[in-house]
Amino acid sequence: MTARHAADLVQSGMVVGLGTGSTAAFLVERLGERVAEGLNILGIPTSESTAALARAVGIPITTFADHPELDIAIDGADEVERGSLHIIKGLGGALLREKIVAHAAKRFVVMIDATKPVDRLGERTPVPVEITPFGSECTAARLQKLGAQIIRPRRTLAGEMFVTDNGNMILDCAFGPIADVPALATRIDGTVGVVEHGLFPKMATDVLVATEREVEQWTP
Ligand SMILES: O=C[C@H](O)[C@H](O)[C@H](O)COP(=O)(O)O
Repeated sequence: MTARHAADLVQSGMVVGLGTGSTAAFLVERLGERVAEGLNILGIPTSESTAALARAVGIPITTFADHPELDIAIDGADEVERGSLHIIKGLGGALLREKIVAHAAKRFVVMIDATKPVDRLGERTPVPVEITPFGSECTAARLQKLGAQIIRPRRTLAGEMFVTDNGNMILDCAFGPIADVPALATRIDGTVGVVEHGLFPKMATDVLVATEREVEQWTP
């Protein structure tokens, strides 16, 4: 439902950031239908899986070299804090490219269902942190000093180490409810060995929330 609503925000001529995850997949499929009906857009995917889906449904792909600024980026999320609209993303492992795409977009639209809003960010979801495999044990120790109570290296369903599209690994860091999201984001940013993390403070311009009967639109 949110995907259809979000797809309606896209107009011909736009360069569109295409998110990753199950919700974003619905969006990409809907945009593919609209492209088949004549919508003229270019997409920048946030993962290899989204790139493959975009190609399969006929959305033309572009690059930052040709289009460094996007008109809109649309993506899912793992948690959204009511009021502040701070977000956790990255349980699908695509947070680095998602953040780069979101930062490059004039408008960043996030689609969630009613299970994702929380009163305090971090109350249910760990913060995924993408780190270099080299020195991962040292990086994990530094993150623990920042207050992460539990740190789990992300694994695949087959039990192997999860490798991101960028060749890195993910540490899922449970901080519990986070009192000051921008401050924690800054401290993780300053941690040697960290490539990027899943805290997206004050980045969404619109959050579309699917409730039982309608789609609510939250703005900062
Ligand atoms: O890395 C994955 C992304 O941040 C997803 O947008 C996020 O995990 C939400 O995914 P889903 O729509 O499948 O719940």
